[in-house]
Amino acid sequence: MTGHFFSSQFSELIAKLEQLRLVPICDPIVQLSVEGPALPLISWLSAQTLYPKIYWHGRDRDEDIAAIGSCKSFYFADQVDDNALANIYQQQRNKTNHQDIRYYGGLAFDRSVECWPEFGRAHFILPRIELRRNGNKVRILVNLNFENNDLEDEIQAALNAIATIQKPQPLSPLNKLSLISRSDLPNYSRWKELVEQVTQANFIQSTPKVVLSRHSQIDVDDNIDPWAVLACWQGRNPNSFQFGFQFSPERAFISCSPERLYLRRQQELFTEALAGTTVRGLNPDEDNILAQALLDDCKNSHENQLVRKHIVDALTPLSQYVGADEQPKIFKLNHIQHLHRSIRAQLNPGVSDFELLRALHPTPAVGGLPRHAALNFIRQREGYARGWYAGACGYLNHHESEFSVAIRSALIEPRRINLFAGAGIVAGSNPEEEWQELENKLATVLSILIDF
Ligand SMILES: C=C(O[C@H]1C=CC=C(C(=O)O)[C@@H]1O)C(=O)O
Ligand SMILES: [Mg+2]
Repeated sequence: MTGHFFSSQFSELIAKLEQLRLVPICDPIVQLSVEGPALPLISWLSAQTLYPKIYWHGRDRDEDIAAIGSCKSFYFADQVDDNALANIYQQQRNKTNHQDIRYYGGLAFDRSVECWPEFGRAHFILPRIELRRNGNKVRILVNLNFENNDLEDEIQAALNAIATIQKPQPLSPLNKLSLISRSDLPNYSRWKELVEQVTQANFIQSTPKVVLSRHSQIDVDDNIDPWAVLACWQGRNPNSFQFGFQFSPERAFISCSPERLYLRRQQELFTEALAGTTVRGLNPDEDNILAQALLDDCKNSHENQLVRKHIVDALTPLSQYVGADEQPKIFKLNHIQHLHRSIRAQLNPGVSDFELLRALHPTPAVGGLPRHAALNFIRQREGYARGWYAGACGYLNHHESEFSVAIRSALIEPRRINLFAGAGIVAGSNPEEEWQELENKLATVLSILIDF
């Protein structure tokens, strides 16, 4: 064990682990919890050596978590249907009555196509060790899985994980990287063709919206700590979800996404339509003029309205009540502002997270309408596999589950940064303006990473 930072917490945890040897264990999944020291969780996570590493900070929440290691993982490299996922999760949930247990992970944007190695089409983790901060209180949680594992082996595995814990270090300073090359897929001329195809009268009549996106592969002169990038990004857009998944040292997916897929508290559901974009002004007056122009703009209103309608329609059969803002509000980020409508629902008894994921993901804020036709277009023409970009990332828990839509995200690899941005193409979309919208969506993260 390194240093004395956690020493009293460690002794307490080790004592609790020892006690497990003495009492009969009733549940296959056991969670131990001790109070921990207040510390910056991203810095702590960056210093750790055990994978996977997971960070999650819900939007507008005074809670964040950092997790390392895995005591059970659900990884789907190949196609997996929603019913299978729902059954697996239901069985898993029945293995313990413990209310605090969370499975962190994500679903790829499109589970019918090949996805990034390690991330898979769906991947959820019951972490070995989780630091959960709520206000200024931190708890250290340790999970054990006795289902198919020998008692002694599992206790030893937990002790080994605890022994790897490193003290938090200050995050490495973010030196700006020098750009070696950048390639965009699709490039502008292909983008123009695609936007023209989608906006053709015949096509748009049956497929009123397709969210087209672009993968920008950026080669740089040095490696960069994804956790230092996420910490900085978080500072620029505090009113976002901030999260990261790193299953191996080679690859980390980080996101600072404004968009909630849903928050479920028991049977109460909170979701939203976030679509329609303009830039921020250079001063408050200009900013308000831009916001008003966004509210008044037909193309952007239509983009948002389609998302609202689809979500309300998708939730109606699952709910006793669905309510949505009639008028959009403005949601401001560092470089851009969006149209936003809140949507609430009271779910029918027994509606599960996987029914919600199936109903909501991908929403027409990242896929399109009708879903099937839009996804087909994207699959066949966009020219790259989105992986977890625009996927659903978050956590599952008995009482409360929350997912964000993984836009404004980056896949960080050695000397390479992969950035993603999409824009809703509807009647009235102009290829050049939509291309500029992609740039605007990348402005914050690019300004953190690259020295222009
Ligand atoms: C698909 C993305 O943004 C979506 C969310 C908000 C606004 C959007 C828009 O105005 O086009 C997009 O629907 C992205 O940032 O990659
Ligand atoms: Mg747009």
